[in-house]
Amino acid sequence: MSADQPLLEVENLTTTFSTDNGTLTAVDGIDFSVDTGETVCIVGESGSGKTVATESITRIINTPPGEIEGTVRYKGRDLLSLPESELRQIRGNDIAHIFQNPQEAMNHCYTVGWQIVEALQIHQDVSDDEARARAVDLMDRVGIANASSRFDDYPHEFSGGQKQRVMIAMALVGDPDLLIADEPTTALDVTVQAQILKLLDDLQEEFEMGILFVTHDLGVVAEIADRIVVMYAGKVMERGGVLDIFDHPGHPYTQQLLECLPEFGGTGGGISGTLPDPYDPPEGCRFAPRCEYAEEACRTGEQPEEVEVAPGQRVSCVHYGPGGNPSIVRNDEFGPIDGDGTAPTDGESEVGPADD
Ligand SMILES: Nc1ncnc2c1ncn2[C@@H]1O[C@H](COP(=O)(O)OP(=O)(O)OP(=O)(O)O)[C@@H](O)[C@H]1O
Ligand code: NI
Repeated sequence: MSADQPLLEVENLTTTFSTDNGTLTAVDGIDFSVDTGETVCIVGESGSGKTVATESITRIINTPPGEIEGTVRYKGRDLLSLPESELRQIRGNDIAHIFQNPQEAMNHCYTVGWQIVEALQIHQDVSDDEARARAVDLMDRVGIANASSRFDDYPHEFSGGQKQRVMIAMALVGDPDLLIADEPTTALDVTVQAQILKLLDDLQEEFEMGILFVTHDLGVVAEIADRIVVMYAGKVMERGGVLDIFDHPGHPYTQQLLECLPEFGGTGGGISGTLPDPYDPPEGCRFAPRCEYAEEACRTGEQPEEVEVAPGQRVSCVHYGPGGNPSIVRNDEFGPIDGDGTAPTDGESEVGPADD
């Protein structure tokens, strides 16, 4: 892997499902990347395609009914063209997943310790004694107190937060370089959630992992993200560094998500309206039917090309594109783009003042 190559590079990823009602497009031609040691958060409302996008990376979704197209390069290797046997080597060893509900992912009939041992022995040829010692060590590292005496306890003897810690221990058995975490703290209460996020942060440094984190909770994003990818109805609406997105969100969808947060005077509830029908998405910008700034140009053609509005921050919105006027969608609640009230221009696109 060369120094400037991302750890994970996803290009034009499209995932569809054949169902009795026709073909549903869950993820529609999206790009994103994760660098070594960084945390990228995919955010968006329920049904946006976050889970399908991340589960397409290691093809853990069933195909059929799913069909995955595009390119997924991990350390330069195209995962989507690998045979299942090679992909199995990568899952768990190089790329590990953790999920929202540790309850479902565990086997209730076996002790927690042996489940970690089993995960270890799937990937590595180690003796029972050695595997047991390493499992205890991993339990210790993920913050299970008295790990060696908890080894023989069953899942029901662990709290929700402890179960998620065990799942994280199981994810670490293969010393992964990329951890994909899908709403890992959503089922936990706020205090435990904060502890698990702190744990992931510590482990990221210790294991030098890239983390791809899926959440609908922008509060969580603020805690852990380096970069954010905002998804809506299978498309990327906006992306950028966490500080930029929180300070000066460009897309009306991102702005509305942020305005729901208590820090911005919101109630913590969702934004009004519902996602479009994934069997028959609208033309133009996917968000246009719910967007107060939508004009005719927003309702025709494809999802707008992403426009860079600040270094590393790109927005897919007609108002930032050629001939558009970003001041229409700028919002006094947030800071001006680029600090001086203007979006950078590249000489070709006619991006006007970003804020006034
Ligand atoms: N196996 C499947 N068969 C058919 N449709 C599916 C399947 N899995 C997901 N979908 C559909 O794909 C779309 C995206 O779902 P996905 O689970 O990725 O959303 P999400 O952003 O992760 O939402 P949430 O926040 O609720 O987890 C939804 O319309 C969903 O119903
Ligand atoms: Ni999901």
